[in-house]
Amino acid sequence: MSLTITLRRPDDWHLHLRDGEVLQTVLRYTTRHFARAIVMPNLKPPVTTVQLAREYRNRIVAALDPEAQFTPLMTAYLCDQTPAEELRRGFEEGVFTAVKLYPAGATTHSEFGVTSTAKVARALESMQAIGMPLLVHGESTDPAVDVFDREAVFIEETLTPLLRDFPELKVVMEHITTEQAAQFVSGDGSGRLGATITPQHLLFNRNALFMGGIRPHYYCLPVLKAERHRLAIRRAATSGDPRFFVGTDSAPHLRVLKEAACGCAGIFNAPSALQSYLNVFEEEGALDKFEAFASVNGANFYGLPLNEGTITLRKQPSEVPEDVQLPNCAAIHPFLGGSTLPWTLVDGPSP
Ligand SMILES: NC(=O)N[C@@H](CC(=O)O)C(=O)O
Ligand SMILES: [Zn+2]
Ligand SMILES: [Zn+2]
Repeated sequence: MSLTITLRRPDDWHLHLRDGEVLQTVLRYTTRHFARAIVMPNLKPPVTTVQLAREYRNRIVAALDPEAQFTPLMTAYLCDQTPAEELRRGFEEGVFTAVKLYPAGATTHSEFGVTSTAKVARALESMQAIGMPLLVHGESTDPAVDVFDREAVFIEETLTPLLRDFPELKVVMEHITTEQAAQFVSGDGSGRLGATITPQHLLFNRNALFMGGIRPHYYCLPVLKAERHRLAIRRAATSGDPRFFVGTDSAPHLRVLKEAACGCAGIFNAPSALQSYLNVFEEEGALDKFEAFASVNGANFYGLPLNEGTITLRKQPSEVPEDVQLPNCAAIHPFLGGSTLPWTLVDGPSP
């Protein structure tokens, strides 16, 4: 009898579902494993208002398979001009769970993002007062900063002053990738700072981008880092520290848009994310810490109840599809597509 592990249903605290046919195609890969997800607002145009978020949530719910048990948790895309009142109203009406801060130009569809913390100070004050979390893509946008240093520079130049100026604001550093970020979060004594970690940053270092040629399907932002950083975030994820939790950053882009002269940043990892995380915890001898990372820490950070159901995975190989097809014949290549994972989902809500 092979090893099995049963855990409380997990949540994904950082997810891109996109819209239209892509949404219809990718949603089931998340709902198969995860009970809830923090849905990122970087659509085109971005989800900046309560009305847009309500409509987007309705489209997600309409795209669910009838038997899926899944709750999308919506976020507001913060712009320099976003009225504090719009965020507060969305939070109080149960539409917005959190606010997403993209430094303008830092990543995919971030062009309407924030140009300086000062511009959004009133919004942040109001969020601090009502306990509404701020989720940050933490990378410097200074073009003079080396691409591998952008997270560390953001921590020094932007995040540290922001946390000082808003001492009660709940903040999640999304998709951390560096030793500096792991240390910054675990060294924080204020109890209002958390961090998500993706499967790709736990599994690969930056060499993966150049294995015998350029590998666009390993390209995401923040970009993969050197081995010492990968080891640091593996230690953080598997440490049992409640400030670290799952956030897959599953970010689908069409294959043709990634395999291009200027390929998009983002990795579609929803089909393999949970098994990938589990594999990391097994390799680190930390299976006993897995449920906290996947199913407890994030909910506690957000002040949400833990999920009731369970899922079971077995130590048994499973294939990741080479491609996921859209109705119009376009394809999305999933993370680890065409390879075999050591774990298989054996019991959970059907996809
Ligand atoms: N992670 C990525 O490389 N891309 C994300 C945006 C983001 O999370 O920064 C996307 O929307 O494609
Ligand atoms: Zn990001
Ligand atoms: Zn993301």
